[in-house]
Amino acid sequence: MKQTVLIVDDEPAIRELLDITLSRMGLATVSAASLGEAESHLRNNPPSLCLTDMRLPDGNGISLVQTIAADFPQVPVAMITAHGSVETAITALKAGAFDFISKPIELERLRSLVSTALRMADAGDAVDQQAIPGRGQELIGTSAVIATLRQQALKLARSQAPVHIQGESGSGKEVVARMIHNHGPRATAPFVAVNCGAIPHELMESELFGHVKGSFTGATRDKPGLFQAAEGGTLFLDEVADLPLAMQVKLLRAIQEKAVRPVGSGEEVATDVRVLSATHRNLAQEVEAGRFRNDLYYRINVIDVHVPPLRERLDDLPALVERIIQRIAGEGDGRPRLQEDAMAALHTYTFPGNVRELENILERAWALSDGEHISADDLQLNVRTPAVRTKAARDDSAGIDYEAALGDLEGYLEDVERQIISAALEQCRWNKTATAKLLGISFRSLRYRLQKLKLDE
Ligand SMILES: Nc1ncnc2c1ncn2[C@@H]1O[C@H](COP(=O)(O)OP(=O)(O)OP(=O)(O)O)[C@@H](O)[C@H]1O
Repeated sequence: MKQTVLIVDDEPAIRELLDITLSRMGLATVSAASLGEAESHLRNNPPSLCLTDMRLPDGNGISLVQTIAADFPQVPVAMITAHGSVETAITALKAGAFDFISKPIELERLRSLVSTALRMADAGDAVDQQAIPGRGQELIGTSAVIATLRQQALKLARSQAPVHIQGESGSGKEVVARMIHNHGPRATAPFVAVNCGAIPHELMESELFGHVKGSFTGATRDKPGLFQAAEGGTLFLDEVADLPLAMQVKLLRAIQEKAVRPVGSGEEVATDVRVLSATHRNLAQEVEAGRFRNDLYYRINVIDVHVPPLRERLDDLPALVERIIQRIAGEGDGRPRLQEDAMAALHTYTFPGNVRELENILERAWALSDGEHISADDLQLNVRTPAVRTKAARDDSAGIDYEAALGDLEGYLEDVERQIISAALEQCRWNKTATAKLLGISFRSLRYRLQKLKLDE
């Protein structure tokens, strides 16, 4: 049987355009010119997809989106917005629309939106998405917050809205992003993750948008960027707050226009990519401080998700420990067990590096253990916590060696810097992202210092 699309618009010309395009795609259509008519169609014969205009004679499209989200959650709904009205698009996405399309309607974009929506409806029709046992189990944890986060991610998987994920380093932001991708209609297309803080500024534009042969020294052939690599799928911009302002403008344009211009090319290339982003910072504060563009903030932060730090959900420890040990020790019989004192010790630890740190602690403990049991000693948690370290450092300040600094202040300061960075690295089990956070510097700055101090070998 043909899938049906409900078209809600009071302009006959738009209804006709949509009807012709969708019929050519082999779909059946029904039209409604008002909210009332749309609601009665929905109740009598729920469609596979609904496309609605914003302004209708008896109300606005947002209320239709809300009704569908509440009463017909299996029906994806997309909003048709006036040209350039980003505000409406964002309101619609927040209200539960899975996507939007602006007027004048580009047929290519309409077709891609409809195909994505129908893939989603297919998956939803077959079974109740959230009832499948094991769904979302890649996000390990038994705490209430993780259960809520899992539900939220499964729900967001059914939308095309940009999602911003905030959380401390190593807390699982990328795991959440992958889950949103894996459970949505883009699951069979690529998931491309990029750490915005790790790309040198001068290469950033070409990395993201690609370049054409001869556009700069070394560009010996055309190279597609990460947007193109993620075509049809998801681009995950990790540490998005580290993007320089000039790149933020270009990213905003790419998201808004759904097109990118490779470096050195005169032409834009259309892209169909869902953008997810993350940062360990508070993005609103970055906007206030003038380091992040307000317009980009609204565009990527349509829906925000917070991943709490591990120390606020220690209930997750047993499940995480089990999964991590299973991974590092393999499936065989030789899997070590965590002794009670070790589990108790983990419950008192603050995990500045979150789940990634837990993985590193367990990997090291496994190597140190007798292979059968992991004891509290094997965990080596007795490294001082940041609070203690700061205080100790303060006490030591009385002991600054003035004499040693004479004649070589730079060398002396480098020694101090080397000691502090080495201690922080050790505390974070050599995780550079966590170390940078602990020291309150950017990942780039840490990398620069490691090179300068020859600590990166
Ligand atoms: N809830 C979880 N279940 C299973 N594994 C997890 C979970 N949270 C984090 N991890 C694991 O911890 C490590 C760090 O997670 P992830 O990369 O998602 O963190 P992040 O917040 O994106 O970190 P960063 O900000 O440093 O990029 C990964 O190996 C990931 O698989």
